[in-house]
Order: sequence, then structure tokens, then C-alpha cells
Amino acid sequence: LIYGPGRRKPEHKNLPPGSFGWPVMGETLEFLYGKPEKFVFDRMKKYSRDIFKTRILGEDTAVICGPAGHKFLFSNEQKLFTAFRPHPMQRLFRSYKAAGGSPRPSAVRDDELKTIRTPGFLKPEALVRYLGKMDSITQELLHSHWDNRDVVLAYPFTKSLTLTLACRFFLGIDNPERIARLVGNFDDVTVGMHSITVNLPGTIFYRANVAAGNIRKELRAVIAERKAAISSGRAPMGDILSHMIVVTDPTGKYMPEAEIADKIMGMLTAGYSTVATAMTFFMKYVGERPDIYKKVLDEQMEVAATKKEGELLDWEDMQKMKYSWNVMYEVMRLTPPLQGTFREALTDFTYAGYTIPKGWKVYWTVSTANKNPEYFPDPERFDPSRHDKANTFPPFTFVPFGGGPRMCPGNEYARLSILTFIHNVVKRFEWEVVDPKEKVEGDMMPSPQKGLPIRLRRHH
Ligand code: HEM
Repeated sequence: LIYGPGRRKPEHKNLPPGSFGWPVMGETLEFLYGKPEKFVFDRMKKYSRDIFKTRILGEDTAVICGPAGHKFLFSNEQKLFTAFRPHPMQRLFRSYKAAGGSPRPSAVRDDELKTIRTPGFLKPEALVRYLGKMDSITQELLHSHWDNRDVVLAYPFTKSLTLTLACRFFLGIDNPERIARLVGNFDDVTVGMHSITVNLPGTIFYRANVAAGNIRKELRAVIAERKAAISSGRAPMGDILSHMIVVTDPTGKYMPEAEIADKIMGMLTAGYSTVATAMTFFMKYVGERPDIYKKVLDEQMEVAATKKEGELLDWEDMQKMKYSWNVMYEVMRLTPPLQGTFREALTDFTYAGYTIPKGWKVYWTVSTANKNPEYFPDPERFDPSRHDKANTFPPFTFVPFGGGPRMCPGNEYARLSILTFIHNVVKRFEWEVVDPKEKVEGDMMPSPQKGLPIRLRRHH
């Protein structure tokens, strides 16, 4: 076990209420293996609805709660807080950890942030270029995997689809065998990102570490091929991989290959299972509600009616899919693809009358608000109309992509790929969820235990 003793100092008297749980483990097990909303709700009720302390994943942590907490956090990035990756992530993604002699960790993390955001690969202007191809890949995969089938598994399919899209647009790869190898390994890494870091054969973390090694190897092969193609002038230059290969730092140095591989791995991990989860739970919730299915279908058929035979989706079409996106918001409210993330306090700070010491970790999670009946009456009910303009809730209440300067840079990409999937799937099929009681595992990153079997019926 890597968890050492905490860094609590005796002079910190005004800490938020809460419990550090068990020696060494703290409350890690309750945090990882209980229901996320139960973990925070129980403690908000017992201690404070604004902020409570705990000890999770080896760190003294303040959990900042509710819309006011989200607002405070998102408005003080790099003033009071910087990003923090929990230990399992630091070990799986080596560049998340400051190597000896490199700048302070927060500088490293900001650098990571810039690589992804600055060149604008994920901005709408750039994404417009991907849309037609996104549509045709989605159609091809639905055709080859779902047409003429009776019962299919939604989750494995959406994972292959989202990784195929990500590999195509971020790496310029479209080799199906390579993508299939990556899917299995990414699954293991995703599960291991929030696990106990015991690196012994048979543990979740061990499997994740092996998988991370396999991905790095595969990506280094991709990088080597791309470098060769760039030097012979045959390479596509519009994707993130080519950019990382040719860009230099202020001293004129190229990014080391290992770092490129790690950054790409981080981005694919952030962007692939989240989107697949969102698509899968769309199939579940909408499969159980024919009334909502009908409305989504009507909206998508209106879009389809404006297109010529074979014409691919464009930017304007996406803006018309408002009801479908509200349905997706409701899917993400009930089953958030990502619970939340950690920060580190850059300085002592005071919130809701309590003082949090410098160096403590701060955790925010959608779960402190997304099922609170104060904001979402009858919170378990699936009701997309909550997201209508007329029914809006207070700002920072529903933040599936976070907010402020660290808001998910992939949110627009996610919206386009999910809407493209919805368009094509409802246009082709009606479906029924085979086992509505199927268990959902891994609440930090939820997944249906059997992969969500659904029974398809093609429209005539
Ligand atoms: C439905 C899909 C998605 C959801 C719900 C989602 C949600 C989130 C959330 C909640 C965060 C944390 C923000 C914070 O720390 O405050 C985040 C960060 C991030 N997301 Fe997404 N995301 C999705 C898809 C994507 C996609 C498709 C990509 C890549 C193309 C992506 C890349 C990232 C990256 C790189 C970060 C880290 C940003 C940083 O630390 O500054 N995400 N996402």
C-alpha cells in the first residue's frame, strides 16, 4: 500500500467537519465501491451541505458541495486551486507526475492543458470538418454490426464506435485490428484509474498497469510510423498527433515520444469511455420509454427530411437536435459518465466558514447536486423537460462537463458524436432493453454488467 500517514498539521483547527475514516485507507473503500451520490449525500446530511473533510485515495480531501461549491471552485482555478490527479492516475499516466528536476507539478499540468486546448482541435471550427466523416463512420459501423441482427450488446458497440472515431480524428488511424487491441486495454486502464494501487498480479491496478504498457507500446509504433510519414512528406497534418510531433517548446526541443504517447493516452481515456457510457445509457433510458423515443424520432426525422439521399449531417442539422440533446442531458443527470475531479489547494483558503490547508486535495462531484430534490423534483424520474429553457435550475447545479477554465475541452466533440449516433440509431431502429434490471457496476465510471443487451427492430 502506498498510503502513508496524512499531512495534517496540528495548527489547523478550523477544518471542515467530517471523518478521516480508517487508518491508512481512510474512506477510500466507501468512496470507490458505494453509490457515489450516497457517499456525498450521507456526509452532507451528517456534517455540512457546503463542505466536508474525508481521506480518500491516500489524500486528505475536502469535498466541496452543491452549486455554490462548484461556482467557488470553477472561479478560482490557478488562484486557489490547480488540477490534481489521484495516485493511480499518476502512476498509469506517467507524465501526470512531475519528474525529478522538472518544474512544479502544477506547471506540468497546465502544460498538459495547453497542448489539448490551444491548437483548437476540439473547437467547433475544427469539428465542423469532422462531421461528415463522423456520420459516415457511424453509419458504416451500425450497418456492419447491427443491421440484420436481433439481440446486440450496446456497450461494447458504443466503445468500439467511440474509439474508432477518436483514433480516426486524433491519431489519423483507421486500422480495425489496431483499434480492437486498444479497446480491451483502454477498458482496463479506465477501471484502474480509480482503484487501490496494489500492484500485484490479480489486482485491478496490476491489470491497468499492464494495459497502460500495451497502449504505450502501440502508440509508440503509431508515432514512429507517423514520424516516418512526416519526414517523407506523406503525412496528414491536421490531427493532434501530427501537431504534437512537430511542435517545439520555447527552447526549441521536440516533445519526447514517451510524453506524446502518454498525452494521447490521457486524452483517449478521457474522451472515449465517457462518450460510450452516455450513448449506452441513452439506449437504456430511451429503450424503456416509448413516449420519449417517439419524440426523439420525430425530431430526427424532421432533420432527415431536409436532406437528400446519402447527404451527410452538417453543422446546421446539429443545431436542430435540441430535444435529443435535452434527453441526453437527462441521461447524464441520472448516470453521469464522469463523477467529478480533484484539485490541490495552492494556498490555505476559507470556504463556508472553514479553513482548508494548502496542499489538501479538493474534490467536486456532480453527485452533490444532480439528484437533489431541491433542484430536481422527483429526482429518479427520467424527464427531459427539466432541461427546457422554461424549467431552468440555478446556475452550476447541473455541470456534467464541469465549468470555468478547466471545463471539459471535449464537450462539443462529445455532443456532435453523441447526436450523430442518436440520429442514425433512431432512424434505423426501434429497440427494447432485454433486462431492465441489469446491474450497473463501477459507479465512478458506470457500466452495465452484461453490456446492455437490446433487442432491435428495423424500421420498414
Ligand atoms: C459525455 C462525454 C464527456 C463528459 C461527461 C465529460 C466530462 C468531463 C468532466 C466532468 C471533466 C472534469 C472537468 C474538471 O476537472 O473540472 C472533464 C475533463 C476533461 N475531458 Fe471530458 N467529458 C466527456 C468527453 C470528453 C471527450 C470526448 C474528450 C476528448 C476529446 C474529453 C477530454 C477531456 C480532458 C482532456 C479533460 C481534462 C481537462 C483538464 O484537466 O483541464 N472529454 N470531462
